Amino acid sequence: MSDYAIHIEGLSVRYQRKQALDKLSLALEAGCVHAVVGANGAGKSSLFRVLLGFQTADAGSATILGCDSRALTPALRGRIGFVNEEHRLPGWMRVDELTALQRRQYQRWNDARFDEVIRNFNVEPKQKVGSLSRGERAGISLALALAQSPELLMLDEPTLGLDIVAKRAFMESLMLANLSERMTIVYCSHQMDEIERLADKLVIMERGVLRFAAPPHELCARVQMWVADFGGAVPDVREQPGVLRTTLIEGLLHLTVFDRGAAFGDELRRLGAANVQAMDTTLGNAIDGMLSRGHISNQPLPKAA
Ligand SMILES: Nc1ncnc2c1ncn2[C@@H]1O[C@H](COP(=O)(O)OP(=O)(O)OP(=O)(O)O)[C@@H](O)[C@H]1O
Repeated sequence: MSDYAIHIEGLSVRYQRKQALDKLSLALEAGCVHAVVGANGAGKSSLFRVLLGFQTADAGSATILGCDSRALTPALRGRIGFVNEEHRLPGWMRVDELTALQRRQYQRWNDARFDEVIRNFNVEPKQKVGSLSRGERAGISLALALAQSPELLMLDEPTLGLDIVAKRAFMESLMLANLSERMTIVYCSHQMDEIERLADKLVIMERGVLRFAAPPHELCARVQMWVADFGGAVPDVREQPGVLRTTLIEGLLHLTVFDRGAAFGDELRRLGAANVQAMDTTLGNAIDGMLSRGHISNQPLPKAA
């Protein structure tokens, strides 16, 4: 088998005036947890839809477990688990009926795994799926996907709207399953705590373009926080190379900076800072910085017509 579970080359998706994916190229190693992050509208769900063959790209190609995503066979689909925020399940079926249906469908079905996950959620076998709460539906979606023993598990915002306890149960079930049976997981989330707990590799997308793909510790090593005291006359440093984000807090300028190293302190002094201090960053802050730079809220306002 290839070392890569997913291989994407020059993938583009356009909806009318919006370029959701823009010549995206990316290779995701097998056996790792890949966290895909990006601001709202970065193209994450579009990417998932193309990879799973639910949508056709305008250009480029994607292979998933070695197969062209436009031609996924039922056998190949059986090797891929998918959980998304909607947890769309047939509401008219009972939980035990749905489980039996899935058990028949998947050759590598694992009852013990299903039971292990579902016991974390208050789900009655005779209950109608449509009557389950959002968290319970998330639980059953995950239990079904994991019991399928997939080689590749794709999760698109799976914990959206869950309470803190349901979220924890979901994450623990996922991590436990991944420990005993190392899968390739592609996990798309806006929840930094989940990213920090899970990710072996981080993929940062910005408006359909790949901005960063490497282990999280590499991002933390390349992003630095600086605090500079300009004594009142704070210069506009937003256009300095590497500056991702600036905030003024009680007269001190806080900066998040990419790939500038210790020399950035000299530059701040040259610009007039009396005191500068560098600090390590958390993964959450580093990602926040990366997403801030290209965020729509930082773009100049369109000129009035
Ligand atoms: N069916 C559609 N028709 C028109 N535009 C669309 C359609 N689907 C997505 N888009 C646009 O394409 C861009 C990418 O959307 P997508 O849902 O892939 O982003 P995302 O990263 O998953 O966003 P979020 O984090 O908000 O879920 C967005 O600007 C969105 O408005």
